Amino acid sequence: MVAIETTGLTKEYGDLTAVDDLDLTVDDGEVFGFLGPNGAGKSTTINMLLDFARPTAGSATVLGYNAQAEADAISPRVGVLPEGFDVYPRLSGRRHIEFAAKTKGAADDPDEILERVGLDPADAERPAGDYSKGMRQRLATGMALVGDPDLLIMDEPSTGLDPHGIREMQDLVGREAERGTTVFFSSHILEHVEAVCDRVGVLNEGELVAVDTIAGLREEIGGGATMTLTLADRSAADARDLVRDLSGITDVTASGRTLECTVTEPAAKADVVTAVADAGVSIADVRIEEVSLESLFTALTNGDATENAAISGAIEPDATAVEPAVSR
Ligand SMILES: Nc1ncnc2c1ncn2[C@@H]1O[C@H](COP(=O)(O)OP(=O)(O)OP(=O)(O)O)[C@@H](O)[C@H]1O
Repeated sequence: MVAIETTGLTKEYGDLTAVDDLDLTVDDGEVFGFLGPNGAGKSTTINMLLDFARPTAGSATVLGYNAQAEADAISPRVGVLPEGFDVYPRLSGRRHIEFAAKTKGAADDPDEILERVGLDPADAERPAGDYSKGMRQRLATGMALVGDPDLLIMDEPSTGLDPHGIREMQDLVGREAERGTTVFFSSHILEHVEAVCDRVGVLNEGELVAVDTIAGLREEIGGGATMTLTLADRSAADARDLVRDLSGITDVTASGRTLECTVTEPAAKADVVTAVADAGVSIADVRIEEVSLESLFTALTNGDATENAAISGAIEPDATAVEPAVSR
């Protein structure tokens, strides 16, 4: 089954086209990364999937239901971690989960949810206003998980988290995916989605500019990995001819004992090592540098990623988009 499908989905705000003719399919059980620089239209798309915003044109289905006409059938089966969610400061973590369960009419055990998101029982009794950013995100995710949703929508869940918090968030997404939940994970930081996503869609200025696996995107952009061999006791110029004609290898250069080449097919790395070693040339070291994710993202979004990464909090979303995680 298809979890999310949009057809020509478009949202205009006056002269501004926030989402432009979006055709996107997310399969059931998939972890899908929805990437784009700030202002690309990610939240607007999510708001239309949740019927917080109405499309100007086009349509969307979520879990097989029309996102606008059948929103009531969708909401009980979707868990949402909205961008900019904040806690009710005086309520304990546990009370947040209980509140979410009551609102959704779900019979979840709050302790089980708290354990799943890694909030320990003592912390669960404390007022959530005292929580760190990472704990708030875990709590908000716990609220989104109430009712065992088939689809989890996370809008910029890694915002403001330190590297440890980001890893925790990624682990949590991985665990939910293992339970069979489809995860739609929006982010403006490619590295944050790479570890967990099966596929990514890249949005730029409202338009979908790529949909693929990260490996597929790397291949599409070209360039490949750079492989550097340091030879133990021979000039690299002697070894250059050994690898120059191998399939999947380009741009072979030799300097001193360093042989450098570009690898366009992953399997060619082993061929390089084998060709050099079989000729009796000892290798002292091998280094491989993949195409940087940042450069990949910048290439896809025409440089806007770097520029926009420095800008934060400039978006005025629909007022309804900052509802607590429980409401949908
Ligand atoms: N309610 C609104 N009224 C007018 N313009 C809006 C509204 N909501 C969003 N926009 C505009 O639509 C564009 C897309 O915004 P959106 O919030 O969807 O981007 P985003 O990709 O989610 O960005 P971010 O990563 O910063 O959350 C932006 O130019 C934004 O200013």
